[in-house]
Amino acid sequence: MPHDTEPALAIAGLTKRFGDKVAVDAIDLEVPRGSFYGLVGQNGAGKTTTLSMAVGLLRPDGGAARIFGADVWSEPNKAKTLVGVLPDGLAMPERLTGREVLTYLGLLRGMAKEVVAQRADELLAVLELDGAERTLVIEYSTGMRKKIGLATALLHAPRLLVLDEPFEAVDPVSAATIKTILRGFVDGGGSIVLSSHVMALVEQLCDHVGVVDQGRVKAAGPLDAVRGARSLEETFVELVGGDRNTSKGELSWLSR
Ligand SMILES: Nc1ncnc2c1ncn2[C@@H]1O[C@H](COP(=O)(O)OP(=O)(O)OP(=O)(O)O)[C@@H](O)[C@H]1O
Repeated sequence: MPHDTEPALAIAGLTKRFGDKVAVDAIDLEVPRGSFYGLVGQNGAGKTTTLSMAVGLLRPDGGAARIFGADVWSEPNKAKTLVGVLPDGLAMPERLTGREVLTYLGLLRGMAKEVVAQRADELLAVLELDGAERTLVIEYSTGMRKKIGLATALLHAPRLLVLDEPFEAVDPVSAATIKTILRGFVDGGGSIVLSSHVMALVEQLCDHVGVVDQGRVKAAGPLDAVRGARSLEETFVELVGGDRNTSKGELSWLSR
């Protein structure tokens, strides 16, 4: 069992370059166990790259990531048992139905057939994917793909969920269901880190936040400590440089 005092996720000095571009620049982050952690940043800030390296989907150029103390590269089996991942642009077996995807991944993870069947039933019902039992993943809408991706992340009852934009393209009713599932997961002792562009959502759900800008951490910690007396949106815009916003003189040709 992982050591009781280790954080759910500890990232130290993670770095990734794509050609000349430093996408993630020696990032340190700690997701305390039991926390609901929101990672925010502009398009291209480095959130997906960081999370992909943190769960062992992308090999870093430097640094390390530990899940409840298990190093994702030197102890991948241990780390991967403890984490459920919803990656960005999830690659799925497209010619399977949602149930077949869950069955396939459950059995691949060594879960008992009956347990997979029962959990798949519940997940498909709760996420309202049971109506799409006969639909192949290739025919799924973007929101449905997010939901089946979330189901695959939850299936083995991990202790940490790492979710890249879990609410993107999801309708409000499904979003409310997902929020309830995620809150229940944290209330039951689980830990979550999710990325999002929606500050209101992060404020509503998360108790910790990390602000990433141009591959670096600008601020991180408990939500109230990061935002102070302001809204997270105000804090975010100030931290990542309001001066990069469109100035009045630009796009003047749009005015009549
Ligand atoms: N496979 C890749 N090859 C080249 N550059 C990449 C690759 N993946 C990411 N990048 C670059 O790395 C930087 C960080 O990208 P990343 O996808 O991590 O940002 P993000 O914060 O998740 O953005 P978004 O909010 O738009 O999803 C960007 O400049 C991006 O163009």
